[in-house]
Amino acid sequence: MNSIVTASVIETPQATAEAVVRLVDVHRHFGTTPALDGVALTVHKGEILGVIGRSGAGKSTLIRCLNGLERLDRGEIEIEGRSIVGLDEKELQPLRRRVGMIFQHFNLLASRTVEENVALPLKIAGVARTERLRRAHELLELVGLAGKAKAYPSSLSGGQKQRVGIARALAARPALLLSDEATSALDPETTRSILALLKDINRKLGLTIILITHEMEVVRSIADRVAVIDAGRIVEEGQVWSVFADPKAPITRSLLSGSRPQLPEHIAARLSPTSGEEAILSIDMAGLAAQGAVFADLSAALPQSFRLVHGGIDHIQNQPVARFFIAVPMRDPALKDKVLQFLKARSARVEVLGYDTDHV
Ligand SMILES: Nc1ncnc2c1ncn2[C@@H]1O[C@H](COP(=O)(O)OP(=O)(O)OP(=O)(O)O)[C@@H](O)[C@H]1O
Repeated sequence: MNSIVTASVIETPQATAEAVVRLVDVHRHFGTTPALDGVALTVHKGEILGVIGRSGAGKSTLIRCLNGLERLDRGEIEIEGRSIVGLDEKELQPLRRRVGMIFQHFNLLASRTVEENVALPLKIAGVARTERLRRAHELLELVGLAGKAKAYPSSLSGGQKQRVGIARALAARPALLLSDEATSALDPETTRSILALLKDINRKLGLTIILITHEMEVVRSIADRVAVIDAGRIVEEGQVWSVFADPKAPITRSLLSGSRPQLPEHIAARLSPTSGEEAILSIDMAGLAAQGAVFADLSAALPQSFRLVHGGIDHIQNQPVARFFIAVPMRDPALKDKVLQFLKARSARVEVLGYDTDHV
């Protein structure tokens, strides 16, 4: 298969930054179930890594390993260059202060006010009351909840509760924020506002974030890089735009199906694998090739016209990523080969999906 994203269009600022998290050959099995099966991952300072997978893929086990809550069968995990493998509870305490965590169900204490919830990690760390309340107010300002310091969690909306969760996770100035399905319980609009807040904090504080999710839209909106996990293995990894443009693993394609144009079902249903009036082609392009002029050029280069069936151009991490479906008439079978040749020469990935037997 030709690759449509071989030319690196954008630089990765993280490439030279220090590693905040490093996993090497991490294994954790439960009986015969490989929850993590040789996971290797590096997350650099200031980077947002999305880890995506279906239910049971190993995401929670990964989070528990990063927190030191789960022992490894084999492998190495380093946070800020220090191994966390084999540490006892006492030795893990300073590590846990370097790792903030936000949860799907917020995990706030109902009997404590917002400011007390935010200050709690500092209380546990032995920080004096005046200092921890000062820090709590600073963080509530950062997350847009300055007026809610004395409120109780029960009086807050889901989005506000998650903002408190974020403020609490930042209280001890962690190097890493782990987000475990932090927006899964929120409506789409609130999800967008929480993701925008996380991105804002990432930029302002240079905070490294690992986002665990089962939703590609979450990854797409704020992650720099994505790692796809399936049956305990990282099956695909790369910059978000390049994985969206050219997903390789079947699981990645499946997870992306709601986020990329798909051939309309009524057309897919009537495709013949061998013959028909029109060949239906899928075309994936990224970067310069995806900017639109390619179809005008293709038209000009052909003796007969083709039909645009479906598709569009998206922009991910400021990169154009295009996916189109076209119908090429089969009266002259050489036409299809010309189209394939033309598009492949422009770094597009083209597949003949089948032949439309019933186009009117
Ligand atoms: N404590 C445990 N005992 C036995 N099996 C476990 C345990 N924890 C996880 N597993 C198994 O390991 C695999 C990975 O589970 P994990 O919870 O990490 O997946 P996940 O991707 O977080 O799923 P979900 O999105 O549903 O939370 C699953 O098959 C699960 O049943």
